[in-house]
Amino acid sequence: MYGELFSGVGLDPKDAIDAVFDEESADPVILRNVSFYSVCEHHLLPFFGSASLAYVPNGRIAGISKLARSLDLACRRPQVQERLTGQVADAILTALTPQGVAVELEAEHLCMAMRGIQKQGARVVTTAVRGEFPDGRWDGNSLLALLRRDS
Ligand SMILES: Nc1nc2c(ncn2[C@@H]2O[C@H](COP(=O)(O)OP(=O)(O)OP(=O)(O)O)[C@@H](O)[C@H]2O)c(=O)[nH]1
Repeated sequence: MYGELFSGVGLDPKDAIDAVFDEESADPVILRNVSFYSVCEHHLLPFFGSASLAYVPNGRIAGISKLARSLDLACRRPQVQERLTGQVADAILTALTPQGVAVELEAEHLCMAMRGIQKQGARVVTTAVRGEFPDGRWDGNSLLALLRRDS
């Protein structure tokens, strides 16, 4: 079982983005409400929730499932939520060289719920924004706002 939970150790989340298509669109692509499960490296207890990802293409788009595959690969390591968020953003940035990318994760950590401080239902929200947004139509804040619009 631990082999499965930690199967992302030694792998690169960008390599999961292995379907990339040339496409001239420069309009944002958003993938919302992607469930994820990872394991906190301090207590080896799960944290889990949903992820939303958005990027502004720069000549290339990803096969949409590959973004979720990249997230899953990064989840399958001992993690902290902040690092996980940044690793997914970096993977998209490296694989697609988009104009920019934003990632937001919202999760409950069992190390805070079932032991220790015992705060059930507390949600941790982390964001990561990468890229230069060269055409000026979007920036990190506007991409994050778009990402959150329906949530
Ligand atoms: N960007 C984008 N990707 C799409 C769309 N429709 C399908 N895809 C993606 O196209 C990709 C095709 O990749 P393949 O590896 O050939 O397909 P697959 O083996 O079914 O991939 P998985 O779904 O990851 O199992 C997948 O990532 C699909 O999710 C779309 O409208 N836009």
